[in-house]
Amino acid sequence: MTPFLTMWDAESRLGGRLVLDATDVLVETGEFVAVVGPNGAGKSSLIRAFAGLLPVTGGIVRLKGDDIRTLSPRERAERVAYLPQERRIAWNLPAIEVAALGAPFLAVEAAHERALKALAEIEAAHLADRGVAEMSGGERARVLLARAFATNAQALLVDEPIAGLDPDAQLMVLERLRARADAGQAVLASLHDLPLAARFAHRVLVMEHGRVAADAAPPQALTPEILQRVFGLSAQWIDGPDGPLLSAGRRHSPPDGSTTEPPGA
Ligand SMILES: Nc1ncnc2c1ncn2[C@@H]1O[C@H](COP(=O)(O)OP(=O)(O)OP(=O)(O)O)[C@@H](O)[C@H]1O
Repeated sequence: MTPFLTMWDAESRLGGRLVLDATDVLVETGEFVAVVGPNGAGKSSLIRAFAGLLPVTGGIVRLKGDDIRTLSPRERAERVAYLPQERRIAWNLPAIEVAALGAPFLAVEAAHERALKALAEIEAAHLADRGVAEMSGGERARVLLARAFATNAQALLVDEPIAGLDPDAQLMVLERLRARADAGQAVLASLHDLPLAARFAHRVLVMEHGRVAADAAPPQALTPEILQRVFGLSAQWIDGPDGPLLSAGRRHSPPDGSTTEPPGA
């Protein structure tokens, strides 16, 4: 495995606020890394920085060893595919046309072939000819994931890839992402579901206020101490038949340190 996505001491601000703060991240080829953290922790910012959509004002972001600022849009597109958190599609195109947008450098026929293969990979081939404006939110989410898969880029940057999907589709998508990593891609995915992150990712990166609070294999990253400090959860892991299960309750005090008494206390 070789480092593919690297970020050293990165700093970035949005609206005057530090959204990346001395952030170090490394994702190797063949790795599925899950980014977790509370709302606003900086997960999307991290992913957008690797997609070249959020400039860093300090530190450096590299794709396959090259400073992202030195790469042309085409070179970036060959190295990373990006699934945005926003699932809006402006035009009512058939799904196959939307998925084919992931392969803009191919001739139409080859792009359609790639798009169909990507749709089939996430069990959405039956949607190929349907207009995306006439789809459910979860169906549209699958089409956008197929667009990212159709790129054949060396790394996948996917922001909440299972948001809005039914439970079976969530497992299927995570299986596919893991399979792509095992086949040699570098996969960086933001997830809110901690048990699924622990089950499918090789490594979990916990973000808190733009900083990396933990970066390790799932059991070492998602410790009861981290779950309490970062997420405000009183939690422990239990061995389940299909992987780790999280038994969690609210701590009755938000993670910012202020205290809230439980009702009736
Ligand atoms: N366009 C923007 N302008 C100003 N601040 C922004 C903008 N987008 C995001 N932020 C702020 O940047 C911080 C990080 O946001 P980011 O979207 O990276 O968090 P996140 O961890 O992905 O959150 P979520 O789980 O809610 O998607 C938050 O404090 C957010 O309010």
